[in-house]
Amino acid sequence: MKTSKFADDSLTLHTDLYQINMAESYWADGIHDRKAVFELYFRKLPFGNGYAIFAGLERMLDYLRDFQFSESDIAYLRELGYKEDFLSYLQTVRFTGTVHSMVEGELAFANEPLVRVEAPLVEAQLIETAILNIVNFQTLIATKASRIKQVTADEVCMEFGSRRAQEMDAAIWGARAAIIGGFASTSNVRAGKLFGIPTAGTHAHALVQAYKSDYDAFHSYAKRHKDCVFLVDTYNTLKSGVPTAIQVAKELGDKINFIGIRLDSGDIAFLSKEARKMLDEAGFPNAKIIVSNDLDEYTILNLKAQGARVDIWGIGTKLITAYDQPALGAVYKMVSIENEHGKMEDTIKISANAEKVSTPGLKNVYRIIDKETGKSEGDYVTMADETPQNETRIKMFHPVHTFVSKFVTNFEAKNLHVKVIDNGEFVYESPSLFEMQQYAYNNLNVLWDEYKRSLNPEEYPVDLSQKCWDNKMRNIEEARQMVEQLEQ
Ligand SMILES: Nc1ncnc2c1ncn2[C@@H]1O[C@H](COP(=O)(O)OP(=O)(O)OP(=O)(O)O)[C@@H](O)[C@H]1O
Ligand SMILES: O=P(O)(O)OC[C@H]1O[C@H](OP(=O)(O)OP(=O)(O)O)[C@H](O)[C@@H]1O
Ligand SMILES: O=C(O)c1cccnc1
Repeated sequence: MKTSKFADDSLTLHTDLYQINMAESYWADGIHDRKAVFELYFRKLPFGNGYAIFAGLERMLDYLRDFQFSESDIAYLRELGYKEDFLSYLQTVRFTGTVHSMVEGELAFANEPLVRVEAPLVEAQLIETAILNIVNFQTLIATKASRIKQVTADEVCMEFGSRRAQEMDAAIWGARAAIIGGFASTSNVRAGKLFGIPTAGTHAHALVQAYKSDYDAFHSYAKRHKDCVFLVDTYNTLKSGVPTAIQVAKELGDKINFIGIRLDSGDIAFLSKEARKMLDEAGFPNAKIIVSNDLDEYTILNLKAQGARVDIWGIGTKLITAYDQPALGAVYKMVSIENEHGKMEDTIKISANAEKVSTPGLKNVYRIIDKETGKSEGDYVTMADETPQNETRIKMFHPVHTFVSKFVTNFEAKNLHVKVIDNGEFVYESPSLFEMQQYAYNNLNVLWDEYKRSLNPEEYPVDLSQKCWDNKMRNIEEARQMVEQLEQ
């Protein structure tokens, strides 16, 4: 088989150059093996949505399992000028840390740890770029897909985005994320092969153009394909496309499974209503109307308000490119590091913007679910040694506006982190993508509706425990004193 000029034998160099440069400093100073804790989180929900759907764990684990500089990686680093002693060391590096993570399909919110990495400093540092890359993209697309699903409700959504995705990797990993967010299928055949997800599709205008008539194209398609969806808008939707689809379906009867038609241009509300009438009158009340053409949650909501008669939505560009917000800004910050005496010390990143000040220390995050309503009261970030699941009453307060607080009783505290790697041992088995989808769906039932509306949702509380808050204040004060001493 022909090999691609761009095939690579490792993903380990999928990192920013500065990570390798920092790794070299750590190694040269002998601090590379100090234990460090990093957390991955975002500060703002994407699309103005009320929640995000966490995705990307399975690929992250795959990447970490294979984390090892290949010979060609080392040869390339040699070309860049790195010295032999450091290169020999890099050849020995593997991922040996412990990772806790949300599982895919978990609801995630701003300023809570999605992933927590405890590892020798050099390892935790080198993996930053790749794991942010994976989680940022897949979480973004799963969230966009979920937003779209919120408006399409029980109607089926098909993912059609490959041709418009930001290159090939984005097409397939985006297709995967779309399934987690609630989509039923992808048009990308490689995504189907790699992830075992359903592939589905219709046909393009080219087919009709090639046969020069709707009639010949539909007949020809039906010769080789039992399941038929005919694209009806190449010449004239209501005068040619729909009547011809009906004619061919009648002529072929049981020889085909006439699933329906696809509309891809014009006034979708009007055309879908007219097409529905024509299909019903012709005796095809079960024929589906599939639509596509630059759709997203806004156009779909609007089309529904106009009474569009659509059974299946085909969605490409605006989903796969996260058109209205092309990046999720998750960051990866150090929260604790071992000192020269072998003791863990918390670290903080100060910012003039209160919301950007990191929350130091090894932490957990819990979802506090009211036992009576079954609904979530908010997420609760604690220090790792706290056990809210054993408490009967907790105080939750806003991490910035601390005067906003509440006491909660009669709750279940669900730990949102699962240990996925234990000292280099991979201990987590990913469920299937449809299990992840179902998990996301079940999680959404725990949210009050006001957090789920696509426009101006209420802000879901992500609160700190008292201990976490006190620790943060202590760290801020220490940082302040350190700067003051420097100023003197
Ligand atoms: N009834 C409708 N209300 C609101 N938006 C609609 C309606 N019908 C279609 N749209 C959306 O309008 C957008 C633009 O459609 P437009 O009419 O420009 O393209 P088109 O008819 O597909 O033309 P072309 O033949 O060039 O593809 C698309 O995003 C489409 O989904
Ligand atoms: O509109 P999107 O949400 O991005 O969905 C994918 C689009 O890709 C196809 O169009 P294209 O014009 O590329 O090819 P076609 O000839 O099959 O219509 C398809 O008809 C959809 O309109
Ligand atoms: O199968 C389809 O109808 C399809 C696939 C990709 C893009 N647009 C449509």
